[in-house]
Amino acid sequence: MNNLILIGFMGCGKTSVGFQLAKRLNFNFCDTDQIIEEKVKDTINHIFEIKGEEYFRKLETETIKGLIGKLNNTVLSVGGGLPIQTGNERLIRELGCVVYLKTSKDTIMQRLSGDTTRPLLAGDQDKRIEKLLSFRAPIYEAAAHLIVTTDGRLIHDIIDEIINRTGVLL
Ligand SMILES: Nc1ncnc2c1ncn2[C@@H]1O[C@H](COP(=O)(O)OP(=O)(O)OP(=O)(O)O)[C@@H](O)[C@H]1O
Ligand SMILES: O=C(O)C1=C[C@@H](O)[C@@H](O)[C@H](O)C1
Ligand SMILES: [Mg+2]
Repeated sequence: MNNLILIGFMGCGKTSVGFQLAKRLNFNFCDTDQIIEEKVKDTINHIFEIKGEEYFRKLETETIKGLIGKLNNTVLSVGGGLPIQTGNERLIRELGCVVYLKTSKDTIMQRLSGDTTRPLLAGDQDKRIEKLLSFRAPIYEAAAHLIVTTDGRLIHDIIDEIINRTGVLL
């Protein structure tokens, strides 16, 4: 098994870093949000709106369970809330080396300003990010084999650190 699993808060860069990291390593890339959208042929926003968060969390757990034993040479980026559900942190650690893209509230706010594709941040985005991030940050840290900070850093620099520290090319 040779997989990298990217976790972290919305806007930390899991999808953008993951896609480019996979290209650089000549690995496959997948993203649980994209797998779910393809599977149910709907957007995350619309799934939340019509079926609610609990239903979406079940889809996430089903998706991650379905990947066990099936991934190799893959960078997998997982939805921001997936590692928060009890039991999922064990499943992602089974899949590969878990990398937490640690990002401050201020950076997340800058990156997601004006973005309406994240249903959990609708309304007072600032307060929601603060509350969710302070609850989730210790869970991300505990789930991770490796923590890489992303504030003020270019994507290629983050990718270099992940490659150097995981020794994934060796
Ligand atoms: N290191 C970075 N420097 C500057 N901008 C970045 C960086 N990483 C990501 N971004 C930008 O931040 C935004 C959010 O990134 P991305 O969609 O990759 O986050 P995510 O972790 O996948 O979020 P989600 O959990 O909601 O899927 C994008 O516009 C992306 O281009
Ligand atoms: O942090 C979260 O709970 C979420 C993050 C996104 O990746 C999506 O999975 C969805 O918008 C929920
Ligand atoms: Mg993403």
